[in-house]
Amino acid sequence: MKIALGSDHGGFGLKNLIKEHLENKGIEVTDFGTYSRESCDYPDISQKVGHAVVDKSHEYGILICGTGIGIGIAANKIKGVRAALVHDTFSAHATREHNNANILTMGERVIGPGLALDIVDIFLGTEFEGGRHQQRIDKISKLEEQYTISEEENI
Ligand SMILES: O=C(CO)[C@H](O)[C@H](O)[C@H](O)COP(=O)(O)O
Repeated sequence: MKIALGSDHGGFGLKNLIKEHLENKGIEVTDFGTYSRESCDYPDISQKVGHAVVDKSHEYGILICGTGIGIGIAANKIKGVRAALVHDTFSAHATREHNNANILTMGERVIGPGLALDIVDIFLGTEFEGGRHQQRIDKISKLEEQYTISEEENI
C-alpha cells in the first residue's frame, strides 16, 4: 500500500506524526509537503495529493489542515477524488464501506493525535462494501461528468 500525504502549515505537526506512524508499520508514504510551519495555501497541497490518488500511483491520500475542511473542499474539485472529513472512528470505517472515500482529511486544530492515528488505521484497513453503494458512487461520477465544462465550452 502506498499513501500520498500532505498538509498546509496548520496540519504540519499531525502530518509528520502520521508519516512516522505509517512508516513504522512498513507502509510506503510520499510526503507532498508542506515541509515547515511557514504559511502556505492548502489548495496547492490538495492538488498534489489528489493527482497522486487519481493517477493511481497511490492507493489513498491523507490531507491535514487546521480544520480538515479547506484542504478537503479543494481536493474534491479534482475529478475522481472522494475526500472525506473524519473526526470519529465510526465515520472512518463508514466512509470507506459506503463512500469508497479515497482521501481522508482531518484538522490538527480539532482532533488529538491518539484519535487521529486510530482513524488513519481504521480508514486504511476498511474495504468498500460495493453493492447498493456502488450505484451511488456511479451517480457521483455522473455528476462530475455533468458539471465538468469541456475546454471548448470554457471560453
Ligand atoms: O482551510 C482551513 C480552514 O478550513 C484550514 O484550517 C487552514 O489550515 C487555515 O485556514 C489556515 O489558517 P491560518 O490562519 O492561515 O493559519
